[in-house]
Amino acid sequence: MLSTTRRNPPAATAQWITHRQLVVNTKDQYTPPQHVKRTTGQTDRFTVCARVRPLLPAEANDPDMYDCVTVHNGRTVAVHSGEARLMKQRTKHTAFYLDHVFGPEEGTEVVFQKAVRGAVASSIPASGVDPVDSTVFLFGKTGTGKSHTIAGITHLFATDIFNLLHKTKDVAQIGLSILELVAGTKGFNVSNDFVTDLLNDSEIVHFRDDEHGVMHLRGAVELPCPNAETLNHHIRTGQSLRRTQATTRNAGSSRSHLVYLVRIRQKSASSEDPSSNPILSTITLVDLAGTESKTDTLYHTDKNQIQDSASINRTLSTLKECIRSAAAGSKVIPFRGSVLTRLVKKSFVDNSVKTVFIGTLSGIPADAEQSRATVKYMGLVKWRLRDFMVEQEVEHKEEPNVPVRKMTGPAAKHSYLLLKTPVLHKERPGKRSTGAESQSLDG
Ligand SMILES: Nc1ncnc2c1ncn2[C@@H]1O[C@H](COP(=O)(O)OP(=O)(O)OP(=O)(O)O)[C@@H](O)[C@H]1O
Repeated sequence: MLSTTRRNPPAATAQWITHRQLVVNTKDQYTPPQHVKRTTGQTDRFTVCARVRPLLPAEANDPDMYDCVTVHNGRTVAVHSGEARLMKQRTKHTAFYLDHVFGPEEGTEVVFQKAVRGAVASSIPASGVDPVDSTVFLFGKTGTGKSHTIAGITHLFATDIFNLLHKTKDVAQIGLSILELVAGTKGFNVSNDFVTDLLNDSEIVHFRDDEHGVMHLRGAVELPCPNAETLNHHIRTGQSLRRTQATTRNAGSSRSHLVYLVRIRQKSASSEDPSSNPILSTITLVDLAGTESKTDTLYHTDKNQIQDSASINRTLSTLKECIRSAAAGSKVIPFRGSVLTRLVKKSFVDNSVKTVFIGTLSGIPADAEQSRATVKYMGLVKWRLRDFMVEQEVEHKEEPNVPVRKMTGPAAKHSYLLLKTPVLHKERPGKRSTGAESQSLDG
């Protein structure tokens, strides 16, 4: 019969280290590798950028908070995180090389000038050049600054488009529709979200593609915008009517995707209905609702909030699926999987459309994984993964000599801030170590 000796739990002194101490010390010394060769992505059809928001006052005042994102040379963004496995501590640094990266100190004017203006300008009729459609996506985790960025962009856009149109104002006119994509039920293979027109008493909009692939919106009005003030006014009205709700991450979290359709049409003095004049080009601005992690949705209390979150995440995963398929060069892009992807289908299937992806990131450590995911998915639309992402894991051998400290306040809620580094006594002769000791220290 096998005899089992009951082992006493090993005496141990636990030293504690926070991710803050682990990451802050190493991220400043980190320099992104320079060996990335851009063998793909020569196309100028897509522009991929990231904008990092500053820490908000409540975050900056938290003594355990730190910024885990760094920006290098305006083109590279790195996300840093730390982890401890048993006796080892590691830091992970993921660098992404993009078209533009905007740091926390850069204003929305810089984002507009460097990332958006070029695409918008290509939709303006100019002598000798046919205008093309353009689309701008704001993509990122909840609370990372999509609505903040689009509010600034639309404001600048409203003035700038009339400056750009200056020479052609006698031949072109502008019309605006603002569509909101609201959570519906989950269909069999297509989500049944519905589209409403915010500038038409939130009437339901039906849309159909004709045999030429042109999308027609039934139930949506297109408001004529003869000048910047009118365009700005309608945009602000739409933004004020959007569905928002307080969540644990954002007091004014958007619970829907918002699509601004700016149509540039041929001007005709004789036409009674200007919204039926031929379309020269369409500028689409898409402010996506934010992705939410499991932790974010944990605190949703009412049924609608849970349904909205499920729908938002479902739509975003279809969008990611479309990006993945386009990246793989697939002929079948599953844009029919969601209402949003049907609306923006042209960006994936028409090579002439100029598309800008702006990924918004926050530097808070709880968002590190989602920040990586945001940039990774956007980048895939243009480059192969190895051409724009480099990941480094650094193992720190020396034991940290930091005092034991107890976490309180909001930081304690997030396990990401707290690591234990157990230091075990040496094994005594005759006793067999199973490794269970080190795990028991986690309790
Ligand atoms: N670049 C920035 N500079 C200063 N404050 C910012 C910036 N970006 C975002 N913020 C602030 O961060 C908070 C959250 O931003 P915002 O509501 O735009 O996030 P979001 O990504 O649209 O979130 P959700 O997906 O939940 O709607 C707001 O208080 C906003 O003012």
